Amino acid sequence: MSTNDALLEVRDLRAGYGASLVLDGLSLRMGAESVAVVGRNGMGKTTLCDTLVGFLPASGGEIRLAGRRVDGLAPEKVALAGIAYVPQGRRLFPSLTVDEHLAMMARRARGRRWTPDAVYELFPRLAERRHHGGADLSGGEQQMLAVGRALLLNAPLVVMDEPSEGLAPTIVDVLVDVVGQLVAEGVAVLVVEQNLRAAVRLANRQLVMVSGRIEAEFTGDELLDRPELQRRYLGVGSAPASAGVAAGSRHEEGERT
Ligand SMILES: Nc1ncnc2c1ncn2[C@@H]1O[C@H](COP(=O)(O)OP(=O)(O)OP(=O)(O)O)[C@@H](O)[C@H]1O
Repeated sequence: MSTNDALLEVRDLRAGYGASLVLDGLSLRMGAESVAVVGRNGMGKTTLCDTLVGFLPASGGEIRLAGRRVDGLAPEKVALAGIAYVPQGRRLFPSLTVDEHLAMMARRARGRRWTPDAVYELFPRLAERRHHGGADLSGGEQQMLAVGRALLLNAPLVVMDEPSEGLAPTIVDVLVDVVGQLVAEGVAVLVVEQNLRAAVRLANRQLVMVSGRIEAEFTGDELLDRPELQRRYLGVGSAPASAGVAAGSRHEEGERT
């Protein structure tokens, strides 16, 4: 891909917390495709997501979306510039209903493709729960709402932080379908995943993060077929990836659909 056709281009990005630098010269580029960022716990994946969307200021380097600098913008401006975010832990409002969550985002949105009705069509289960509060939703329903809310921005890029976390396999299937549909419609999806099996289903390009940088890139098949890569880059032990092993330790908190 040439510089000109990169939708997202991140160059030499630095960011961290106080004196502690977590992203340390991170670079990546992607077009209208799905790309996964995988890596052990604590390598900086969430920090990357938070920096891309403006929650955390970059202390160096640059982030360009379709050629336009977006680093240094407030999160609201980054969203309007075209980066939607599905944060880890979903960050929903316990007292707002599903309808209210979607209406709140729809007011800010500009595009036409994704409306609350289109989100309900995509996730019929959410339509059934539309008058329920965020706190009453199961983990899977919360994740659908977090994804639906992000889609309402009609942004060219959606960043998802650990979207499969805590989801039952059937809900992960739905997520895989949704990401496939988005890419088919020309939307780029950057997904951070702790779970290798989910990551390879969500994206073919697998970027491996080590100590705040993208250190290597593999295809999903390469990672699945080579246990030594899993051990080296993901800290995966003896269990085969096909058994649904998480590329880290914190994952297995049970299914919450
Ligand atoms: N709010 C914070 N303040 C200080 N340090 C933080 C903060 N959030 C994360 N860190 C540190 O930054 C480093 C990277 O964390 P980050 O959450 O980005 O990693 P990660 O790859 O997403 O890992 P995990 O999957 O465990 O969340 C870790 O050393 C972490 O302890």
